[in-house]
Amino acid sequence: MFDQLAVFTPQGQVLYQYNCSGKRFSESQINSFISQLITSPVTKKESVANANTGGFDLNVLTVNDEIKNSNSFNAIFYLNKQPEIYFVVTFAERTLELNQEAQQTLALVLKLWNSLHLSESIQKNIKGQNEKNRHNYVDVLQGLEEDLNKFDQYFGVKYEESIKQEQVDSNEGGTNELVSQSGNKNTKKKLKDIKSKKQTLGNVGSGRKWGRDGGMLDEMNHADAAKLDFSSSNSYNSSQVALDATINKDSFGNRTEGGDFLIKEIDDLLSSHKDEVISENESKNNGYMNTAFGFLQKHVLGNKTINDNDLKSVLDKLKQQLITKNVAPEAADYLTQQVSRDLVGSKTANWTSVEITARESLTKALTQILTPGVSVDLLREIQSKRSEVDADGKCNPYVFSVVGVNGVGKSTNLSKLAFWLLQNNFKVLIVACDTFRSGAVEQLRVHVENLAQLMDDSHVRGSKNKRGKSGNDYVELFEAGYGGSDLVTKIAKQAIKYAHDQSFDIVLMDTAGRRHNDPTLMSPLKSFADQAKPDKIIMVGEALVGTDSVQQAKNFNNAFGKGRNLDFFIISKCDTVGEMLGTMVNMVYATGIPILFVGVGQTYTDLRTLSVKWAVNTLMS
Ligand SMILES: Nc1nc2c(ncn2[C@@H]2O[C@H](COP(=O)(O)OP(=O)(O)OP(=O)(O)O)[C@@H](O)[C@H]2O)c(=O)[nH]1
Repeated sequence: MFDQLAVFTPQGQVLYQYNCSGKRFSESQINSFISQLITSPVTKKESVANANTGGFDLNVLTVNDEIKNSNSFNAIFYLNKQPEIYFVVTFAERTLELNQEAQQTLALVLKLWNSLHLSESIQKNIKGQNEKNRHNYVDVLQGLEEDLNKFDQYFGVKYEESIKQEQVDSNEGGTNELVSQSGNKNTKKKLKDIKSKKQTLGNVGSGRKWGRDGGMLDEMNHADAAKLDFSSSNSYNSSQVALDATINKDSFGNRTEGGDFLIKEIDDLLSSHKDEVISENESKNNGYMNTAFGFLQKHVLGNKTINDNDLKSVLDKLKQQLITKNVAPEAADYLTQQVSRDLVGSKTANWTSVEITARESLTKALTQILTPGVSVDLLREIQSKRSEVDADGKCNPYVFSVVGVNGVGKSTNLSKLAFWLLQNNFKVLIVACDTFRSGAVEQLRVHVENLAQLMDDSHVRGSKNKRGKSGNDYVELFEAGYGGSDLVTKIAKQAIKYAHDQSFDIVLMDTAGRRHNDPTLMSPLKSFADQAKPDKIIMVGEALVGTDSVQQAKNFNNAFGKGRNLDFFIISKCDTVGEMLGTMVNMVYATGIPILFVGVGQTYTDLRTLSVKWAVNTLMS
């Protein structure tokens, strides 16, 4: 495992720091680095550019024990030229493994840093283009705290995932043994180090805040992180899962009078601008000041019929605002056109009424895009299918399959979905159709054991039910080991027949993660859908920074051939990034596929539906 990651200026101001080994990246180390590299013109550095460096031109340097109290260390670094910023990963030994890890880490850091446009914002601060503070002084990090926090959280999550992926990759080369049996020793040690650090320091996914001098100020607590992280099959054997910690029923949802269990809407806890979220009533009572649409008052006169000209600058502003929230220009155009259609020709009594009309119109347009409430329709559809009895006097199960790229949270969110369906009194068969990744079946078995215990606390973990399968009467695992794509369709068909014969209401099929831009991996999806004929295909996508999610959504949507599309998205990890809403709007706008749920953490109850009111407030704040 590498030791430290630090991002700093040539003057030694630390902009960001991440610490793997528990040691502090001391000022003297930074000074050694600066002194050796910047002030010593003869320093020999080696340039590296390969598949791990993600197109960035990185350099390797061994920093010698020049300054008192500073040990020698190895560093891989990248110099951003404008503004000058050093991105440095240090590690103790020059081994092949550590070199590779440091290169990949640095490439990840640079990708995330760039996607948040942090260098550009720092440059603006340096040039004095951003707002000055009350002392008329511009700090290079002014106004960037939120983006740096986002960077910190995202880096933590991605780094941990990359280590897990490495473990999976190292197993894939071998047989389909359990991860615990065949794992690469070093990778396992890294995971162990990280896990033990989770106990002492929170976890890698949780963010640490660093002071300018590199000292740790605070830890951002993601108390529930890693609760459902069963990607290491060891978790099954140890069974140390504190089950109570895997659910929080109060926050999950409510039962209606009709008996349906409905998942709660995403609330403003996830909004980084909670304080600015105000109700419509408040806006009516308090006038337009400080409201999300407050900027409209500068541009449109009250008590007149609004025409196109009145609105031009308002709509430009509205579009700009949407784009700053990561909404793609086409989607922003669409939304502003909807607002314009409702406002042009309307007569306003005062500013507030303009604002309310605009808010209502944006709400209407976003309701059309985000279609909240699809989960209620889904429950009706399942109930309707289950009421149709066939010639054998049995009902066909309602079949879901879950697809997505590697590591986005397919198994985790499939299990959350199962928990919701179990709350609605459906009997659920979970099918292990990821026949490629070692440990995938075992990971799913842990979820089934947990769900079985949550439904019946007398369930003994690891015991077989009356049909000799993992699980109990409520939830069961259908598995048939590992193999090629022929096996996947075979398992899917057998599972559906088994569910029909054994009167399961629901079949939930987990599939292997695949890269959306790799045709060889994507093509089996078509025959899978043709043969298994799932009622609903759900893509789990991460609330990523940037536009890759939109491309992922388009590629998955086109993978099932003519006449078959994705049915829903579940957007996972919304708790790890602040401004994910723009990405969601873009995914739905680009494909027309609605979002069923959003994942907001790692417990079985960390699932929410979208709220249009929340969406409007978040986009306009
Ligand atoms: N914070 C957070 N983590 C999540 C969420 N959903 C999933 N995860 C975590 O993401 C990681 C990957 O989840 P998995 O469910 O194993 O992902 P997967 O897509 O099935 O992975 P592969 O089968 O390898 O493709 C795990 O550590 C999960 O706990 C979420 O909504 N929030």
